[in-house]
Amino acid sequence: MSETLVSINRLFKIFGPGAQNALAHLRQGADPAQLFARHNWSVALNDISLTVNRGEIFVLVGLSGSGKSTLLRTVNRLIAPSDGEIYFNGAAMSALSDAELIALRRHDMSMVFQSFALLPTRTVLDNAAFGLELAGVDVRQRHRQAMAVLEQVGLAQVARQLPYQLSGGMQQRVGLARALAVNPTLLLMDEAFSALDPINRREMQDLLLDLQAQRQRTLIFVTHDIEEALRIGSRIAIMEQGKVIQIGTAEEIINAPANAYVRRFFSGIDTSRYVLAENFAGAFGHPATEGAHDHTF
Ligand SMILES: Nc1ncnc2c1ncn2[C@@H]1O[C@H](COP(=O)(O)OP(=O)(O)OP(=O)(O)O)[C@@H](O)[C@H]1O
Repeated sequence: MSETLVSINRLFKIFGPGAQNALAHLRQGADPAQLFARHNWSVALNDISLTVNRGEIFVLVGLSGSGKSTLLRTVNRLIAPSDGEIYFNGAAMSALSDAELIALRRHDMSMVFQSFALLPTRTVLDNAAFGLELAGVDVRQRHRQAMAVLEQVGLAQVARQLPYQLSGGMQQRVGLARALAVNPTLLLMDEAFSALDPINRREMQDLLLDLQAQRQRTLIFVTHDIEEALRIGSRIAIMEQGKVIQIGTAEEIINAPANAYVRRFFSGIDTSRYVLAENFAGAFGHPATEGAHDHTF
């Protein structure tokens, strides 16, 4: 039986003035497009409930504007929801004080961004150690921990270099190392590999799966690339216009897409390898991806 780490319960997020009024309209069945046209209310999350289990890579996938990033950012409360609740380790996020939230983000929930967000004047080692520095870990200890993680991601050789001396793929490894160094309970990754070229992107996906095979972490991973989702996701949630349309393993979604929107994601890609790979490798194994191409929509 899987153990729940994150539980999202009837979550709404509406951007724009007077979100509470928008909620009342939504509950009476108003069309979000009309609410935007009439009141400039943007319904980013529209009644979302789901759970993320310990040890899984939970992927959020959907078209641009479907609400993926907003949902990810409500998990660590960089964005406060308009309504609903998120439970982390059984505790309601809305009940945390600002200080508790900051501590939680530093110790329990790390985030990796598309833009790498490295500090340009600090070495790779100090960048990897930055989360530990914020968490108050002393310099020798944080360098020891950061070095161990740099070894895991294959960057020990460049620990004394500055970020600009590295390729984009290597810079994103530093971003990942920084997130992993604090040994978080939950890793939030927002289009983390989307700025990389296809080869580096594939390498980062492989690295993530290798790290996961060594030690299962819990990840929520946002992407708009369905092949990336199929390749790395233990389970995938497909989002459309602020709603979760379907949740399942790659195989479940491929075998029984919930609607035409979901089916559209698979047009032009060879889904058979993901179904077969799932049978061979199990939830955390490497899918066979020989000849797979990037399919971004
Ligand atoms: N700060 C904001 N103010 C107003 N509207 C916003 C804000 N942030 C997001 N939105 C709107 O909320 C909706 C969901 O946006 P979100 O960025 O979560 O989608 P996404 O699926 O992550 O898209 P992308 O792949 O383009 O990043 C969009 O309609 C967007 O315009």
